[in-house]
Amino acid sequence: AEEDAPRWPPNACLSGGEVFDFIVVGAGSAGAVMASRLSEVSEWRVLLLEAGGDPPEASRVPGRVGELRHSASEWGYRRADDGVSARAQRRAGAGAAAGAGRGLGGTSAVNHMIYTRGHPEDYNSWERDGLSGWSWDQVRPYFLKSEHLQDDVIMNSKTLSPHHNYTGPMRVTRERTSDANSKHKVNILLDAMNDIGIKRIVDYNGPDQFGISHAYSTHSRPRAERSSTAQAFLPAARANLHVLRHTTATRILINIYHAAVGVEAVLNNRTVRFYASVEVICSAGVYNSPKLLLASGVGRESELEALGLYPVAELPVGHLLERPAAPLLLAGAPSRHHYSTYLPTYSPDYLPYPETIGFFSINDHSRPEFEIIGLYFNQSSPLIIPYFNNTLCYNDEVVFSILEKNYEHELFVVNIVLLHPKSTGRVEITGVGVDDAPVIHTGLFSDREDLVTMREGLKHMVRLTETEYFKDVRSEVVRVRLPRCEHLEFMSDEYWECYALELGAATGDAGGSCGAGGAGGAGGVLDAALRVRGVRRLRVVDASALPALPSANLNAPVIMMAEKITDEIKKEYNKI
Ligand SMILES: Cc1cc2nc3c(=O)[nH]c(=O)nc-3n(C[C@H](O)[C@H](O)[C@H](O)COP(=O)(O)OP(=O)(O)OC[C@H]3O[C@@H](n4cnc5c(N)ncnc54)[C@H](O)[C@@H]3O)c2cc1C
Repeated sequence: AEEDAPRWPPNACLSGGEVFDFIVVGAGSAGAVMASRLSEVSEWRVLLLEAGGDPPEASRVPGRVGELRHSASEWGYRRADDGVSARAQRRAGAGAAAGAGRGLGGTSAVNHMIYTRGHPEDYNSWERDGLSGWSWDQVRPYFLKSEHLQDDVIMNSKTLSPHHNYTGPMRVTRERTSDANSKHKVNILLDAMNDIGIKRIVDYNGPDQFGISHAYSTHSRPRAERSSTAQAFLPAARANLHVLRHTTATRILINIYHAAVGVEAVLNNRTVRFYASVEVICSAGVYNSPKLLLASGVGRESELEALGLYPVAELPVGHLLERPAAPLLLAGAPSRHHYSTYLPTYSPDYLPYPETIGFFSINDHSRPEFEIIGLYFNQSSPLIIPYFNNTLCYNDEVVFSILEKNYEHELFVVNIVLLHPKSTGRVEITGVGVDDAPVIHTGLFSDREDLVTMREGLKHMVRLTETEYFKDVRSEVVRVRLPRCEHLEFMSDEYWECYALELGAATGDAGGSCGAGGAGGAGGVLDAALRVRGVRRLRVVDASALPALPSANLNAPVIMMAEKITDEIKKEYNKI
């Protein structure tokens, strides 16, 4: 019966011209939360516009990122080829895929489901840089508000329990593989990390983020079903919440008094208009929110002029914060069992999934410099292609060399993420039509300091080979086939820099393209309440609004922002 119950809200029946109190554009991590929380006020009529449809069935199952990435639930954007980074990701000259979910739940319906909040210092620095109201103490309740942690160990721990909530709408759990060998090897990896100074902890979302533990993810248990924001926040029906799918907003309507009054959108190949009497909220994501603002005359004047658009507010829209990640591969024990290992346990539905997450620093200890995402692959694992080819999109040479090694050895994969790169990128718009894709310049490694930091992070991880288990099995760093690095001495500084440029790719945790004021160099497009400067009744609430990247994957921080802003709107109108 549960399977038959309506999973998603019905589609609104609208033809254009209707008036609402709020219009939210985009039903992703932020938009679904905004629409859901605003429509808790029964007298507010809320319209949620979404370019895509319902999330596909595959999105319910953890670990299927590789296949979702190439489906209709993705915008299919590509990053501009910068000739510098992600060189081993390119295929036939095309830039690397830039992930962006399309449909209810947005990117939360297609992402890796890692649940991280970041470090208090991230948010305290926003506050210090002029974003009043965003200190850790002020944002923490909003992380908790959305969380529904399903984990007895944490719940029963006096010290850890207060850092979590057990009644919010979004299921969160600590991932643990059910496969006995993988379980054992994940424990070995956690202990080895401890031995190289990255302490083994239980809860990086608890009192101290530094250290490594089992990964937290946004899915339920015991049945592992993804908790996207669509699944968690969008009620199957609510009379005052109108959800319109397959409707792409093309412009925010801004009147001569610089107030947002509605949205123009394409519905069934027809241009229609909807009106908002209170506010328009733009939650179209890191690549589409800047496009919508520019299409509405908000942006740099030179860019607007080039597009033939009338300028409404001159603001630095399009600044992009992205971060690189590069995997280090360690070959572990050659197994005597070989394929027979899979006979009792192999399940075709079990897919590669981050088992461990950690945070560490080499230089700056005020907050983490690196995130570690650890995975384990059995020998001759059927998951190598789904992970390295479909998900990380590496070229055939890279994938074949990994397959070759994995044919005889188990593999430990440690993705090293540079959390706070100095390099910045840009989102550019070449046209404002529905099919005009934004041009995404990641800017990865354009500041040399990032390359040096990444190199040092990789070298730090190599120390794992000196720990007990890895020494016992004579573990070695896998020499992935990278023709451009082959002339360099293996594991020299030059080699690691070359390696980082080849394999270091943007993680998808992109933000800042309509950044809130003052902080982190992201821009000042928005004020501390995420209102667009110079335009009334218009906010941007999504990853693009981030003033700087926190030490976290962005889903939970973006949801936190939406929780906080809806609370503030309700307070402003005396609804709580
Ligand atoms: C491949 C990948 C893996 C990731 N893994 C993780 C992870 O494991 N953990 C984590 O915390 N973070 C992860 N992230 C990052 C995180 O998921 C995103 O930062 C976050 O979901 C962004 O939320 P958002 O609200 O800004 O945008 P989105 O969730 O992308 O929502 C934007 C929505 O707006 C819609 N839209 C866009 N334009 C229009 C328009 N013109 N009209 C109508 N609708 C429109 C889109 O279809 C979409 O539904 C990952 C990102 C990627 C790309």
